[in-house]
Amino acid sequence: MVNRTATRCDLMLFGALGDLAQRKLFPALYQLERAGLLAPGSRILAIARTEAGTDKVKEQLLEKLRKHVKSEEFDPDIAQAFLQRVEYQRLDFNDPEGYQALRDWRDEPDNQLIVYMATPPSMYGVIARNLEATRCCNERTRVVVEKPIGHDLETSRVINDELGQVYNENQIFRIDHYLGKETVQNLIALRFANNLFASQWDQNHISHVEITVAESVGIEGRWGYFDKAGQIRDMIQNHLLQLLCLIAMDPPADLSADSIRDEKVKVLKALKQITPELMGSHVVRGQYTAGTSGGQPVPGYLEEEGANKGSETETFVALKAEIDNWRWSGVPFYIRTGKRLPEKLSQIIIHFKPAPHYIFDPDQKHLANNKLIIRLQPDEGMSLKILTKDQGLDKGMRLRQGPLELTFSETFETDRIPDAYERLLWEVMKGNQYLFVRRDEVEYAWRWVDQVIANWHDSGEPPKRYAAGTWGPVASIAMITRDGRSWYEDA
Ligand SMILES: NC(=O)C1=CN([C@@H]2O[C@H](COP(=O)(O)OP(=O)(O)OC[C@H]3O[C@@H](n4cnc5c(N)ncnc54)[C@H](OP(=O)(O)O)[C@@H]3O)[C@@H](O)[C@H]2O)C=CC1
Ligand SMILES: O=C1O[C@H](COP(=O)(O)O)[C@@H](O)[C@H](O)[C@H]1O
Repeated sequence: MVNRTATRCDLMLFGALGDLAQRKLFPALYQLERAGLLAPGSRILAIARTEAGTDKVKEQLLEKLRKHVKSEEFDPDIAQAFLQRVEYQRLDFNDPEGYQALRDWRDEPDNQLIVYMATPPSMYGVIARNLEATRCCNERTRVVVEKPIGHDLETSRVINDELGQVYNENQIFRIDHYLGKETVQNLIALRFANNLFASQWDQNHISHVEITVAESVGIEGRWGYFDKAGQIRDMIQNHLLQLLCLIAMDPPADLSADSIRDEKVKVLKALKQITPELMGSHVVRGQYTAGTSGGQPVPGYLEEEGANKGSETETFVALKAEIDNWRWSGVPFYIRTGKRLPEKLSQIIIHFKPAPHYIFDPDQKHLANNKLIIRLQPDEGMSLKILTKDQGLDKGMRLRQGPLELTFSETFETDRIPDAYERLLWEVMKGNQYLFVRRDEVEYAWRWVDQVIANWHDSGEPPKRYAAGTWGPVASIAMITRDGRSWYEDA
């Protein structure tokens, strides 16, 4: 049952001066304030290691809000009202003594407590244990943790065990911010509210699926983190596999968190192993070299600030994933994601099979399959490419492919689409877990990704180079072309 109201809460934000908190979390909380969704009396304790007073931190927060909130959405009065809720506490997360100050801050211990760990994952266990030892949390506490949960299956289990020693699974909200994106949630509505699609969603009607998550940015000064992760851990293990699950899962019995998560887990379990023999045909990894972005020259990955010149970390991955189950047997899911690609673009293309018997001009046969294009960002919406007769007396029965178009901002006159973190924070406040990832999902995703990484290491093959501003190594085009297909390009 969906709970539509949030009660007054105390939010402890660990890592409050870090990049995620300043760039995403505080702006999202500001937007909740602006929308009137922060219950009266809700308070925020910003916690970090820097020595500073609350006033100084608030000044810094105000400056960051001005920077990261669109100017037309920034209202100084709302910002002030929001900052009234904030206090700052200096703390070294490893110092058990320091947690007494957090306990003291909890003047109404019956208020809902939300603990947001915007910290390196290695801190999750320490923070959880110290909060428990100081009796800051109880069985009603909700704890929010960021991806990546671990570096592989083994380390993710350690982190999950540490959290599990203090919290029950129904208290843990594992963030995958893609699940908070408007169009990602729309995948559930699209698939299960429209019988038109629900009845066509299988290997009888779909030939293949493409998922592209392209970024134009590089690693944005995050070498220390990114070089250890690479694109497969940073994006495929979480965001891309979540998208694949939402496209491929069977209908859940209802909208409850566990019904949805049970179905996603079944997909992850059914992912076919990419064995060493399949690596050549199913996986391409790349690393960008110097090139251009938005018309400006940009350095290659190995020239980024702090770079280790010998790094073989991948910044691009293309994969052909297959799902060994009744619904998807024989339907490849081509997935690609990379940094420094020509544009920021996330989209899913469902390629439907052609009609069983073709009666039109043989030269146009290549046109004869419907496509559903789901645009996650930018320009959120959907487009269904359908075939019609070309207009005009001289055209006979020549075919033309045209779109049935649904652009959310235009069709529904939506004035703004909330950022993923706004929605996710709001769902945490209401206690809804359906947009968060359950432990077994994280672990099955790691299990699949780990074997691909192990095969890379065994092969000793370096990533293929691609110039910044291009669509990745040519091998990723060859991967799909070998199957007689191509990556979708809007004509
Ligand atoms: N930034 C992003 O866009 C995204 C981040 N994430 C995840 O979010 C989490 C936070 O990332 P991000 O904000 O980028 O990281 P940052 O390093 O910018 O922030 C982490 C914060 O934690 C603080 N911290 C670390 N150790 C301690 C300690 N022992 N005691 C007190 N403070 C400590 C750091 O303080 P100090 O500065 O003093 O070291 C820093 O303020 C990570 O798990 C990351 O993987 C996930 C998706 C996107
Ligand atoms: O989690 C991450 O996501 C961002 C991309 O997110 P988006 O919402 O801008 O599409 C990515 O840049 C970052 O490396 C990764 O950690």
